[in-house]
Amino acid sequence: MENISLNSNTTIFALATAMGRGAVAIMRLSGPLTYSILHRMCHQVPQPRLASVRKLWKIQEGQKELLDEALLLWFPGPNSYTGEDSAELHLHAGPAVVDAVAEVLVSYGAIPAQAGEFTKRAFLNGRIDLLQAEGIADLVEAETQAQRKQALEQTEGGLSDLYHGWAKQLREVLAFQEALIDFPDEDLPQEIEENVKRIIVDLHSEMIDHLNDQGRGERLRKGLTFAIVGPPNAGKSSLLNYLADRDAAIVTEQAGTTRDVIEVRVVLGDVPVTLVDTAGLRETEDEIEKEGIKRAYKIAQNADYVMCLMDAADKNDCPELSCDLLVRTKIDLNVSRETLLSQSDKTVLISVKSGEGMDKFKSLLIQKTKELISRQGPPPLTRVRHRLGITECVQHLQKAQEMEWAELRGEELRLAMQSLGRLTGAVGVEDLLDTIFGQFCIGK
Ligand SMILES: Nc1nc2c(c(=O)[nH]1)N(C=O)[C@@H](CNc1ccc(C(=O)N[C@@H](CCC(=O)O)C(=O)O)cc1)CN2
Ligand SMILES: Nc1nc2c(ncn2[C@@H]2O[C@H](COP(=O)(O)OP(=O)(O)OP(=O)(O)O)[C@@H](O)[C@H]2O)c(=O)[nH]1
Ligand SMILES: [Mg+2]
Repeated sequence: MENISLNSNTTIFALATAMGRGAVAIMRLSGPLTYSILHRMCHQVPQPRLASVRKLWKIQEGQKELLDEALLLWFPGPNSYTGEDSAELHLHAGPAVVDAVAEVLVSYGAIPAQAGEFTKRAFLNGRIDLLQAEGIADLVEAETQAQRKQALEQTEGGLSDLYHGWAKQLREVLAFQEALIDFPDEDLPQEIEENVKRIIVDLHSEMIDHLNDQGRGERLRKGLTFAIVGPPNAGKSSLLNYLADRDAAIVTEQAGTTRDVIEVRVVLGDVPVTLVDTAGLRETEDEIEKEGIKRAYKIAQNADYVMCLMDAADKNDCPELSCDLLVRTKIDLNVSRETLLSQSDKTVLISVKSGEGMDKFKSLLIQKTKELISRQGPPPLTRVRHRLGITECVQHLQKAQEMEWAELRGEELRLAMQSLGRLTGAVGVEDLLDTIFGQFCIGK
C-alpha cells in the first residue's frame, strides 16, 4: 500500500508517442505539480480541455530560452484520464525538442513515469477497473480488427460486467445463506435452501462454460501459432516462403537444409499468425540436426495448428501423429492416382511451384483461424490471470456444493467472491499491480 499513497504525491511525465517518429510528440503529465509546471513554462495556462497554442520557455538564472511552440491541453482533476490534474504538451517531434522539454520538467519537480503508470493511476483513482486497464493495454497493441474489437469490448467493461454480475449473484446467495445460519432449520421454507443450491449449480456451470472456450480470447490477443512439420525435403521452407511472400528460409534440394526454427508473422483472416518452419523429421546422427528435430517436435506440441507436409510421391504415413492437416506437396510433379483419390478433410494437395491448390489451401487456413477464435455469447477471458481466477472461483463453488453445513458453505462463497474481486481489482490486488502495469508501454 505504501507506494500507492506515494504515487499520487508525485508528478509524472512521459512521451505518449513513439520516440523519433512522426511530426508531433505528445508529452503527458499527471500529478499535483501539473498546473504550476504549465504555468512556469507557458505563463498563461489554457482553458480546461481547450487545445491552445503556447510558446514553451525555459527560465534559468534570469535567462529565458524558447524551447518550442506547442499545442497544450490542461485537464484539471478529477476530469482527466488519470483522475488527477494532467496535461498534454503536443511538441514538434524532434528528439532535441523532447529532450529539452523533459529536462525542464525534471527541473520543475516532475519525474519520468514507469511503464503503465498513467493507467495504473486511473485504476487507483477508481476511473477504470483492472480488466478495463488490461483492455487498454491490448487496444494499444492490437494489430488486426478482430483484436481491436475484443480489446475494445474489454475496455468498455464487457468482461467486468460479466464478473460483476456473477459477484452480485454470489452476494445474494450469501445473504440467503446467512439467513439459513441465523434461523433454525425448521422455520425456514425448504425452497430457500433449494434456491441457494440451484443458483450455485447454475453459476458453477456458467463459469465452466466460460473456461471451456479452447482459449479463444487468449489466442486472438496473442495471435496463433501454426507449425509446419514433416520429413526432410517435403517443401516446408518453400511453403513458409510462399505464405510469407519473401525468402525467409533457405531452400535447397538437399534433405536436412533447415535446422533452426524459423518464425514468420503473417495475418490470416484478420488474425495474426506465427508460421513456424522446422527441421525435417528423420533419424540422424548429426548433432545439430538432432537438436533441430527435437525443437520441431516441441513446436508441434505447443502449436495451435500443426500442418504435416509430405511429398505427394511419398508413400509413407505422416510421421507426426498429432497433426491437424496433411499437406501433400509438389503436385506439379508426377502424382500417383492413389494420392489424388486419398484427399479427405484432413488432406490438401498443393504445389508452390505451379500454384496449383494454393488458393484452396490458403482459404482453408483462413477458415481454420476463424474457427480457432470464433465465439458467440459473453466476452471471452483474454489472459491466463483470468483463467486462474475463474478456476479458483469454480473450485470454491465446487466445495460449497459439497458442504453440509451452511457456515462452511458461506465461507467458500466468500472465497469465490474474493476470486472474482481480484480479477476486477476490487479486492487485495496490490501484489498484482506491478506485474500487470509493468507490461504496459511507457506513456500509457
Ligand atoms: N491526446 C490524447 N488522445 C487520446 C488519449 C489521451 O489521453 N490523449 N487517450 C487516453 O489514453 C485515449 C482517449 N481516452 C480518454 C479517456 C478519458 C479522458 C478524459 O480526460 N476524461 C475526463 C474528461 C472527459 C471530457 O472531456 O468531458 C473524464 O472522463 O472525466 C481523456 C482521454 C485515446 N486518445
Ligand atoms: N517441383 C516442385 N518442387 C518443390 C516444390 N516445393 C518445394 N520444392 C523443391 O523441393 C526441394 C526441398 O524444398 P524445401 O522447401 O527446402 O524443403 P524442406 O521441407 O524445407 O526441407 P528440409 O529443410 O531439408 O527439411 C527444393 O529443391 C524445392 O525447390 C513444389 O511445389 N514443386
Ligand atoms: Mg526447410
